Amino acid sequence: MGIFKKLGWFFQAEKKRYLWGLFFLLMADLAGLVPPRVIGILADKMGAKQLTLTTLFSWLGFLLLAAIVQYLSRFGWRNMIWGGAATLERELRTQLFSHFLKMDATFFQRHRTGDLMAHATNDLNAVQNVAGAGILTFADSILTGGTTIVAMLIFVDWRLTVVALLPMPLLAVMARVLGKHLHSAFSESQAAFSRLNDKTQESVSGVKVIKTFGQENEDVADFEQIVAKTITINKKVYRIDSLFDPITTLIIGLTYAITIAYGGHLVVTQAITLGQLISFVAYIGALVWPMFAIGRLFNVIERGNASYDRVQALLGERSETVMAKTTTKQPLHGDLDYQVTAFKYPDDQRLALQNIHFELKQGQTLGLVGRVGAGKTTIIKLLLREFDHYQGKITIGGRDIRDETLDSVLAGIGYVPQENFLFSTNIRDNIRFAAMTKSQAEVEAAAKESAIHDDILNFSSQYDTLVGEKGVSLSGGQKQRLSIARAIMTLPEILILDDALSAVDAKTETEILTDLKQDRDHKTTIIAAHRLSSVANADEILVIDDGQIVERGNHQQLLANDGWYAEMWRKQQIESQLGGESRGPETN
Ligand SMILES: Nc1ncnc2c1ncn2[C@@H]1O[C@H](COP(=O)(O)OP(=O)(O)OP(=O)(O)O)[C@@H](O)[C@H]1O
Repeated sequence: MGIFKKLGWFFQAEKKRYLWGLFFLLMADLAGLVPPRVIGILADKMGAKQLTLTTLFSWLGFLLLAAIVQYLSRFGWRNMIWGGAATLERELRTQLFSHFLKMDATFFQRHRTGDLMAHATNDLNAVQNVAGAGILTFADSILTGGTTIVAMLIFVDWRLTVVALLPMPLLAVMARVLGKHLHSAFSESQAAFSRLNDKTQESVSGVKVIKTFGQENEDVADFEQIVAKTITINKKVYRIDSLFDPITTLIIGLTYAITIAYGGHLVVTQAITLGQLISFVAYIGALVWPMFAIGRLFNVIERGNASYDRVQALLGERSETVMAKTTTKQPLHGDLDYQVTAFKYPDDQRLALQNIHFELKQGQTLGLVGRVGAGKTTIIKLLLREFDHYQGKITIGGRDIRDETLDSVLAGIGYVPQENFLFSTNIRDNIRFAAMTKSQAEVEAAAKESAIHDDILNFSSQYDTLVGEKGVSLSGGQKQRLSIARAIMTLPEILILDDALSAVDAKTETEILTDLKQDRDHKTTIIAAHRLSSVANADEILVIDDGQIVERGNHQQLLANDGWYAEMWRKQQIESQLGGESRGPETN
């Protein structure tokens, strides 16, 4: 029952709705007491041969009235209580979704997509059920049970009522014992569902790789293993759950046996009439539903309780992004001063970055090069505030980015990541994703600058062509150029291209970089790349190795230095002359 307390904030906020719901429920239950009583009265009148046509029809009229009240009340409580459940669902979904969007990279590193999806679907459904079916079953079993017992006491006989209800406490004992087991079984079951979701999501996303490497059978075997584990855990839930009904049936059987034995004795001794006994048996019949409902109730409640705890644990996680000292959302602009002495990824002992110090005047371009896994993207991640727990300081225009709101830092940055993501919508909206009010002309200008405009015109629906999961598949190079168009659409103070030109040919790369240089005259650009021609015109180039700067200078200085950069440049020049430039040489 703890879940009702945990959801107290919600029931408090929706008090009016639930009070109306309970009122209608009470009306429906009171109307439900009429038929057994009427049947008893009619039976007695029949026995005494006093039943006239007029009395019969007036009682039937009374039954009809009770049926109408019941019909209208049911309509009322359904609207109120199910409506409440829908409101809770909306509330929790919004909370969870906003929470996901606020969280930092560490959170998403800890929780996999499938697990988060399970929280947002299965767990929320279970909690929502508490506010609908749970409340209904709880209130209805108490109201139906309570009013029926009161009717037994008033219309029949208190001694028979007390004796017949003697087995009832067994129900409470059973509910308590089984409820405890159910809670832990449900927690396990929901966690198993999360793992299953994870596996499904990963396999579906990676289906091309699985097939290419002929790993279908292995993946199916892996999947079956997880399914088998999930089923074993769910069977445990069903086993505990299925104990409720037989025990309830036993208790009901006992109640009937006591009623017939003791009630029969009371009829024989003329303490009650036969009609009253018939009414009493009908009332016991009315108690059957609330008794079974208690079993169902525990299922709903314990499932909801376990899920609510899981959702709350997720909502309780705080982003490690440092709280801003300001509330402004204005984009930061000005010179970039990057002074990071040390950074480690969460749960990793190795230093991912060490002594990365550079200054970039507004309007300058920085190149980041180095072998794979050197730390280029990590340098960018700190600037994007994916992680705040580094030693050192990064300032833009003299303002420490950790003192500013995340919005104001990110509003000034246009980022093209290594892995491009397209949303399931048309090309136009994908380009103006961060600036939906931009006109077609502005979208086209950005597309031209990133050399994707001509490709788009070749698609059947041009800018209306659907992309993403449900649309056409774009080539790697097209995706990259579309992502660049998206990033420059907001006219960012700092544009970051993280290996964003690797899939375009050298000629297109030169076109894009020349256009960007012209258009972004007073704006800063950071280019991380494997192909050194991407950074050759940068004001400063940092060669990164093992999280440290191992060479620095402009292109000419680095060539003169005759280190890794110069060697790689010569190698790439030879490769491009041999015709391999279209794929872009690797620097590993
Ligand atoms: N989230 C993470 N948790 C732990 N280690 C990470 C994480 N992301 C990256 N690393 C590690 O940090 C190091 C630097 O990675 P990073 O992605 O910055 O390299 P990079 O130079 O951008 O490589 P590439 O050129 O292949 O993109 C690598 O050893 C990588 O394994």
